[in-house]
Amino acid sequence: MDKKGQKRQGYLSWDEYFMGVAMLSGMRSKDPHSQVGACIVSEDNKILSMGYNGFPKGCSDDEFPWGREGDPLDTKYLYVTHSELNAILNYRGGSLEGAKLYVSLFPCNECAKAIIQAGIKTIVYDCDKYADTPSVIASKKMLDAAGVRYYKYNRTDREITIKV
Ligand SMILES: O=c1ccn([C@H]2C[C@H](O)[C@@H](COP(=O)(O)O)O2)c(=O)[nH]1
Ligand SMILES: [Zn+2]
Repeated sequence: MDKKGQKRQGYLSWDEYFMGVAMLSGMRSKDPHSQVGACIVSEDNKILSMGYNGFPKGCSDDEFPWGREGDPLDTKYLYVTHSELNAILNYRGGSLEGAKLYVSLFPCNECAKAIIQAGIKTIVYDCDKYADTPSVIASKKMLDAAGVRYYKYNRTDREITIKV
């Protein structure tokens, strides 16, 4: 059949688009072990905000520690702002009530609290590598109690290459 006058095939689905944006955002992270990206989307599929894991403003990426082990004060964990929280805090438009969150790593318990309190109602996540940790178990308990829906992103085989 003649395809003239018909729409292009093979375009990105909404989930591919928003998870792709979340992953692109994660590529800004300086964390050498886990780069996490988040993208918040309105109920009518408009991008509202983005974030990635990194140190707060004024806390130099070259001076604060990126290590994972040893004295807690010498690891990243006490200092890094998580991608989801950054995306929530980056939003300048008012309410996030009813919004969706696309995130490359399942949110921890602290992010779950912020997500619930911000009114986000749906989470689409990619990796859940810390599923067995108390943090993620607690996160799921709170999300379930608060009626926040979450589902795993269905990876497609699509490779997105962008030359910049
Ligand atoms: O909800 C979350 C949980 C973690 N992160 C960030 C925080 C850290 O920068 C990394 C995790 O580091 P590991 O070396 O894998 O322990 O991920 C986040 O952004 N959101
Ligand atoms: Zn978190």
